[in-house]
Amino acid sequence: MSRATRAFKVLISHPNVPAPALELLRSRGAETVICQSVPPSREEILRKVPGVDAIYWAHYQPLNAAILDAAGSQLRCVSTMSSGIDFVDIPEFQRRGIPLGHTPGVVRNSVADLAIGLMIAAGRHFHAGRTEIERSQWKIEQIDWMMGQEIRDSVIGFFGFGGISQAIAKRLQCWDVAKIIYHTRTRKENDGDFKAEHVSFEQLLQESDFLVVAAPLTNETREKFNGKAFDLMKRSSVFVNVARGGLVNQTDLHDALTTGTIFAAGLDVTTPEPLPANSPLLKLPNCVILPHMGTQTMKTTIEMSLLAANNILNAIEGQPMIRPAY
Ligand SMILES: O=C(O)C(=O)CO
Repeated sequence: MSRATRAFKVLISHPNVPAPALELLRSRGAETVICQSVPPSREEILRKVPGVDAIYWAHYQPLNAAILDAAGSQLRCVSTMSSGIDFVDIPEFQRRGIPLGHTPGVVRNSVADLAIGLMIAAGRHFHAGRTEIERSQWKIEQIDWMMGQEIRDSVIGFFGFGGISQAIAKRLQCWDVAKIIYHTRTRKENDGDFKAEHVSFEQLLQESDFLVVAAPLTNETREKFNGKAFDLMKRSSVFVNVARGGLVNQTDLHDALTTGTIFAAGLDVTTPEPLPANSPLLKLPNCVILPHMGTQTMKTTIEMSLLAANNILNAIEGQPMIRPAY
Protein backbone atom coordinates (compact mmCIF):
# COMPACT_ATOMS: atom_id res chain seq x y z
CA MET A 1 0.00 0.00 0.00
CA SER A 2 1.27 3.47 -0.77
CA ARG A 3 2.36 5.72 2.06
CA ALA A 4 -0.23 8.38 2.89
CA THR A 5 1.06 11.95 2.97
CA ARG A 6 -0.52 15.21 4.08
CA ALA A 7 -2.16 16.86 1.07
CA PHE A 8 0.21 19.00 -0.97
CA LYS A 9 0.06 20.82 -4.27
CA VAL A 10 2.29 20.11 -7.25
CA LEU A 11 2.47 22.29 -10.33
CA ILE A 12 2.88 20.11 -13.43
CA SER A 13 4.36 22.29 -16.16
CA HIS A 14 3.12 20.25 -19.14
CA PRO A 15 -0.22 18.53 -19.90
CA ASN A 16 1.36 15.39 -21.39
CA VAL A 17 3.19 14.09 -18.34
CA PRO A 18 2.45 10.33 -18.44
CA ALA A 19 -0.55 9.21 -16.39
CA PRO A 20 1.38 6.73 -14.17
CA ALA A 21 3.43 9.61 -12.74
CA LEU A 22 0.34 11.71 -12.07
CA GLU A 23 -1.40 8.71 -10.49
CA LEU A 24 1.62 8.05 -8.27
CA LEU A 25 1.69 11.65 -7.06
CA ARG A 26 -2.06 11.67 -6.40
CA SER A 27 -1.92 8.31 -4.58
CA ARG A 28 0.48 9.92 -2.11
CA GLY A 29 -1.68 12.96 -1.42
CA ALA A 30 -0.80 15.37 -4.24
CA GLU A 31 -3.24 17.79 -5.72
CA THR A 32 -1.91 18.30 -9.24
CA VAL A 33 -2.21 21.72 -10.86
CA ILE A 34 -1.61 21.00 -14.54
CA CYS A 35 -0.58 23.62 -17.09
CA GLN A 36 -2.42 23.05 -20.36
CA SER A 37 -0.41 25.02 -22.92
CA VAL A 38 1.77 23.27 -25.49
CA PRO A 39 4.45 24.44 -25.80
CA PRO A 40 4.33 25.43 -22.14
CA SER A 41 3.45 29.07 -21.65
CA ARG A 42 5.45 31.01 -19.07
CA GLU A 43 2.42 33.21 -18.48
CA GLU A 44 0.28 30.17 -17.54
CA ILE A 45 3.03 28.76 -15.30
CA LEU A 46 3.48 32.08 -13.50
CA ARG A 47 -0.30 32.32 -13.03
CA LYS A 48 -0.67 28.79 -11.63
CA VAL A 49 2.53 28.39 -9.60
CA PRO A 50 1.80 30.66 -6.59
CA GLY A 51 1.22 28.63 -3.41
CA VAL A 52 2.37 25.19 -4.66
CA ASP A 53 4.54 22.91 -2.50
CA ALA A 54 6.38 21.33 -5.41
CA ILE A 55 7.10 21.94 -9.07
CA TYR A 56 7.31 19.15 -11.64
CA TRP A 57 9.20 20.77 -14.55
CA ALA A 58 8.58 18.70 -17.66
CA HIS A 59 10.15 20.91 -20.31
CA TYR A 60 13.39 22.75 -21.08
CA GLN A 61 12.52 26.44 -20.55
CA PRO A 62 14.52 28.48 -18.03
CA LEU A 63 13.80 27.46 -14.45
CA ASN A 64 15.04 30.42 -12.45
CA ALA A 65 14.42 32.98 -9.70
CA ALA A 66 11.32 34.36 -11.45
CA ILE A 67 9.57 30.98 -11.15
CA LEU A 68 10.77 30.42 -7.57
CA ASP A 69 9.67 33.94 -6.56
CA ALA A 70 6.26 33.43 -8.16
CA ALA A 71 5.85 30.08 -6.37
CA GLY A 72 6.42 31.61 -2.93
CA SER A 73 8.35 30.75 0.22
CA GLN A 74 6.26 27.63 0.98
CA LEU A 75 7.83 25.85 -2.06
CA ARG A 76 9.54 22.69 -0.79
CA CYS A 77 11.08 21.04 -3.82
CA VAL A 78 11.38 20.87 -7.61
CA SER A 79 12.19 18.07 -10.01
CA THR A 80 12.82 18.33 -13.72
CA MET A 81 11.81 15.50 -16.01
CA SER A 82 15.15 15.58 -17.80
CA SER A 83 18.66 14.41 -17.35
CA GLY A 84 20.30 17.65 -18.50
CA ILE A 85 19.66 20.68 -16.30
CA ASP A 86 21.52 23.38 -18.20
CA PHE A 87 18.28 25.43 -18.27
CA VAL A 88 18.12 25.55 -14.44
CA ASP A 89 19.69 28.34 -12.38
CA ILE A 90 21.30 25.92 -9.92
CA PRO A 91 23.10 28.58 -7.82
CA GLU A 92 19.69 30.15 -7.20
CA PHE A 93 18.36 26.82 -5.88
CA GLN A 94 21.46 26.38 -3.73
CA ARG A 95 21.17 29.90 -2.35
CA ARG A 96 17.56 29.26 -1.36
CA GLY A 97 18.24 25.68 -0.21
CA ILE A 98 15.43 24.26 -2.36
CA PRO A 99 15.98 20.58 -3.20
CA LEU A 100 16.22 20.01 -6.95
CA GLY A 101 15.93 16.61 -8.64
CA HIS A 102 16.39 15.43 -12.20
CA THR A 103 16.22 12.14 -14.14
CA PRO A 104 19.60 10.86 -15.28
CA GLY A 105 20.29 7.13 -15.41
CA VAL A 106 16.96 6.08 -16.85
CA VAL A 107 17.70 7.95 -20.09
CA ARG A 108 20.89 6.06 -20.87
CA ASN A 109 19.55 3.15 -22.92
CA SER A 110 17.28 5.01 -25.31
CA VAL A 111 19.90 7.73 -25.88
CA ALA A 112 22.62 5.11 -26.38
CA ASP A 113 20.49 3.33 -29.00
CA LEU A 114 19.93 6.61 -30.81
CA ALA A 115 23.63 7.54 -30.66
CA ILE A 116 24.60 4.27 -32.33
CA GLY A 117 21.89 4.94 -34.90
CA LEU A 118 23.46 8.33 -35.60
CA MET A 119 26.98 6.86 -35.81
CA ILE A 120 25.78 4.51 -38.53
CA ALA A 121 23.42 6.96 -40.24
CA ALA A 122 26.11 9.65 -40.49
CA GLY A 123 29.00 7.26 -41.20
CA ARG A 124 27.03 5.48 -43.95
CA HIS A 125 25.36 8.48 -45.67
CA PHE A 126 21.73 7.71 -44.77
CA HIS A 127 20.70 11.32 -45.39
CA ALA A 128 22.60 11.76 -48.68
CA GLY A 129 21.47 8.32 -49.90
CA ARG A 130 17.82 9.16 -49.40
CA THR A 131 18.28 12.55 -51.07
CA GLU A 132 19.96 10.98 -54.08
CA ILE A 133 16.99 8.65 -54.60
CA GLU A 134 14.64 11.62 -54.50
CA ARG A 135 16.85 13.39 -57.08
CA SER A 136 16.90 10.27 -59.32
CA GLN A 137 20.67 10.11 -58.82
CA TRP A 138 20.88 6.43 -57.89
CA LYS A 139 24.45 5.57 -59.00
CA ILE A 140 24.96 2.06 -57.71
CA GLU A 141 26.87 1.25 -60.92
CA GLN A 142 29.71 3.43 -59.58
CA ILE A 143 31.84 1.30 -57.29
CA ASP A 144 32.93 4.24 -55.14
CA TRP A 145 29.43 5.69 -54.66
CA MET A 146 28.28 6.39 -51.07
CA MET A 147 31.46 5.02 -49.51
CA GLY A 148 31.07 5.22 -45.76
CA GLN A 149 32.87 4.55 -42.50
CA GLU A 150 32.48 1.29 -40.58
CA ILE A 151 32.35 0.87 -36.82
CA ARG A 152 34.37 -2.35 -37.07
CA ASP A 153 38.10 -1.74 -36.40
CA SER A 154 37.39 1.90 -35.49
CA VAL A 155 38.55 3.93 -32.52
CA ILE A 156 35.43 5.08 -30.70
CA GLY A 157 35.92 8.20 -28.62
CA PHE A 158 33.62 9.66 -26.00
CA PHE A 159 33.56 13.18 -24.66
CA GLY A 160 32.07 12.45 -21.24
CA PHE A 161 31.94 8.94 -19.86
CA GLY A 162 28.78 8.84 -17.75
CA GLY A 163 25.78 6.57 -18.07
CA ILE A 164 25.02 7.30 -21.73
CA SER A 165 28.59 6.85 -22.98
CA GLN A 166 28.95 3.70 -20.90
CA ALA A 167 25.70 2.28 -22.31
CA ILE A 168 27.03 2.92 -25.82
CA ALA A 169 30.40 1.38 -24.91
CA LYS A 170 28.61 -1.66 -23.47
CA ARG A 171 26.68 -2.15 -26.71
CA LEU A 172 29.88 -1.76 -28.77
CA GLN A 173 31.70 -4.57 -26.92
CA CYS A 174 30.49 -6.98 -29.60
CA TRP A 175 31.09 -4.70 -32.61
CA ASP A 176 34.79 -5.57 -33.05
CA VAL A 177 35.95 -2.00 -32.47
CA ALA A 178 39.71 -1.33 -32.37
CA LYS A 179 39.64 0.68 -29.16
CA ILE A 180 37.41 2.74 -26.90
CA ILE A 181 38.84 6.00 -25.56
CA TYR A 182 37.25 8.82 -23.57
CA HIS A 183 37.97 12.22 -22.14
CA THR A 184 36.66 13.41 -18.79
CA ARG A 185 38.30 15.68 -16.20
CA THR A 186 39.26 12.69 -14.08
CA ARG A 187 39.58 9.02 -14.94
CA LYS A 188 36.47 6.87 -14.31
CA GLU A 189 37.23 4.04 -11.93
CA ASN A 190 35.01 1.57 -13.77
CA ASP A 191 36.49 2.25 -17.24
CA GLY A 192 38.07 -1.23 -17.21
CA ASP A 193 34.54 -2.71 -17.42
CA PHE A 194 34.35 -1.26 -20.94
CA LYS A 195 38.02 -1.72 -21.89
CA ALA A 196 38.07 2.07 -22.23
CA GLU A 197 41.15 4.25 -21.97
CA HIS A 198 41.21 7.74 -20.45
CA VAL A 199 42.94 10.20 -22.81
CA SER A 200 43.57 13.95 -23.09
CA PHE A 201 41.13 16.09 -25.07
CA GLU A 202 43.70 16.47 -27.87
CA GLN A 203 44.22 12.70 -28.06
CA LEU A 204 40.47 12.18 -28.18
CA LEU A 205 40.23 14.52 -31.16
CA GLN A 206 43.24 13.11 -32.95
CA GLU A 207 42.54 9.40 -32.48
CA SER A 208 38.75 8.99 -32.71
CA ASP A 209 37.21 7.57 -35.85
CA PHE A 210 33.78 8.12 -34.31
CA LEU A 211 33.60 10.83 -31.63
CA VAL A 212 30.45 10.84 -29.51
CA VAL A 213 29.59 13.82 -27.30
CA ALA A 214 27.58 12.83 -24.22
CA ALA A 215 28.49 15.33 -21.51
CA PRO A 216 26.57 18.07 -19.70
CA LEU A 217 26.56 21.61 -21.04
CA THR A 218 28.44 23.81 -18.56
CA ASN A 219 30.56 26.96 -18.80
CA GLU A 220 33.54 24.65 -19.19
CA THR A 221 32.08 22.56 -22.04
CA ARG A 222 30.31 25.34 -23.97
CA GLU A 223 31.53 25.36 -27.60
CA LYS A 224 34.31 22.95 -26.71
CA PHE A 225 33.86 21.58 -30.23
CA ASN A 226 34.94 24.54 -32.35
CA GLY A 227 37.12 25.12 -35.39
CA LYS A 228 40.29 24.45 -33.41
CA ALA A 229 38.93 21.10 -32.21
CA PHE A 230 37.61 20.02 -35.63
CA ASP A 231 41.00 20.86 -37.17
CA LEU A 232 42.60 18.24 -34.92
CA MET A 233 40.15 15.50 -35.94
CA LYS A 234 40.71 12.96 -38.70
CA ARG A 235 39.29 13.84 -42.10
CA SER A 236 37.56 10.45 -42.02
CA SER A 237 35.99 11.02 -38.59
CA VAL A 238 32.31 10.97 -37.75
CA PHE A 239 31.13 13.42 -35.08
CA VAL A 240 27.97 12.60 -33.07
CA ASN A 241 26.29 14.84 -30.50
CA VAL A 242 23.50 13.51 -28.25
CA ALA A 243 24.15 15.95 -25.37
CA ARG A 244 23.33 19.60 -25.96
CA GLY A 245 23.79 21.79 -29.03
CA GLY A 246 25.68 24.35 -26.92
CA LEU A 247 28.76 22.12 -26.72
CA VAL A 248 29.32 22.79 -30.40
CA ASN A 249 30.12 25.94 -32.34
CA GLN A 250 27.67 25.23 -35.15
CA THR A 251 29.20 27.64 -37.65
CA ASP A 252 32.55 25.92 -37.19
CA LEU A 253 30.89 22.51 -37.52
CA HIS A 254 29.25 23.63 -40.76
CA ASP A 255 32.67 24.76 -42.06
CA ALA A 256 34.31 21.48 -40.99
CA LEU A 257 31.63 19.50 -42.85
CA THR A 258 31.77 21.57 -46.03
CA THR A 259 35.57 21.71 -46.25
CA GLY A 260 36.04 17.98 -45.58
CA THR A 261 37.85 18.66 -42.29
CA ILE A 262 35.66 15.89 -40.88
CA PHE A 263 33.70 13.24 -42.76
CA ALA A 264 30.19 13.53 -41.34
CA ALA A 265 28.09 14.49 -38.33
CA GLY A 266 25.04 13.04 -36.61
CA LEU A 267 23.21 15.45 -34.33
CA ASP A 268 20.27 14.86 -32.04
CA VAL A 269 20.73 18.30 -30.48
CA THR A 270 21.28 21.73 -31.99
CA THR A 271 21.23 25.43 -31.20
CA PRO A 272 18.57 26.64 -31.18
CA GLU A 273 15.87 24.04 -30.71
CA PRO A 274 13.74 23.84 -32.73
CA LEU A 275 16.35 24.27 -35.47
CA PRO A 276 14.96 26.73 -38.05
CA ALA A 277 13.90 24.99 -41.27
CA ASN A 278 16.31 27.24 -43.20
CA SER A 279 19.37 26.26 -41.14
CA PRO A 280 22.40 25.78 -43.44
CA LEU A 281 23.15 22.53 -41.58
CA LEU A 282 20.02 20.99 -43.08
CA LYS A 283 21.41 21.51 -46.57
CA LEU A 284 24.53 19.42 -45.94
CA PRO A 285 24.54 15.90 -47.43
CA ASN A 286 26.94 14.69 -44.70
CA CYS A 287 24.94 15.84 -41.70
CA VAL A 288 22.13 13.76 -40.19
CA ILE A 289 19.95 15.84 -37.89
CA LEU A 290 17.22 14.67 -35.55
CA PRO A 291 14.85 16.85 -33.49
CA HIS A 292 16.20 16.05 -29.99
CA MET A 293 14.47 12.70 -29.63
CA GLY A 294 17.01 10.70 -27.63
CA THR A 295 14.55 9.80 -24.90
CA GLN A 296 11.46 9.61 -27.10
CA THR A 297 10.41 6.04 -26.36
CA MET A 298 7.39 5.18 -24.25
CA LYS A 299 9.43 3.06 -21.85
CA THR A 300 12.03 5.72 -21.12
CA THR A 301 9.52 8.57 -20.97
CA ILE A 302 7.49 6.70 -18.36
CA GLU A 303 10.64 5.87 -16.37
CA MET A 304 11.69 9.52 -16.45
CA SER A 305 8.23 10.68 -15.40
CA LEU A 306 8.13 8.23 -12.46
CA LEU A 307 11.62 9.20 -11.34
CA ALA A 308 10.69 12.89 -11.33
CA ALA A 309 7.54 12.06 -9.31
CA ASN A 310 9.55 9.98 -6.84
CA ASN A 311 12.12 12.77 -6.45
CA ILE A 312 9.28 15.07 -5.41
CA LEU A 313 7.60 12.51 -3.13
CA ASN A 314 10.86 11.78 -1.34
CA ALA A 315 11.50 15.46 -0.69
CA ILE A 316 7.94 16.06 0.48
CA GLU A 317 8.22 13.08 2.82
CA GLY A 318 11.50 14.40 4.24
CA GLN A 319 13.78 11.92 2.45
CA PRO A 320 16.70 12.70 0.12
CA MET A 321 15.70 12.84 -3.53
CA ILE A 322 16.55 9.72 -5.56
CA ARG A 323 18.52 11.78 -8.10
CA PRO A 324 19.38 15.14 -6.54
CA ALA A 325 20.84 17.64 -8.98
CA TYR A 326 23.18 19.26 -6.47
O1 LIG B 1 16.80 14.33 -20.50
C1 LIG B 1 17.43 15.16 -21.17
O2 LIG B 1 18.11 16.06 -20.64
C2 LIG B 1 17.37 15.10 -22.61
O3 LIG B 1 17.96 15.91 -23.28
C3 LIG B 1 16.60 14.05 -23.29
O4 LIG B 1 17.01 13.85 -24.62
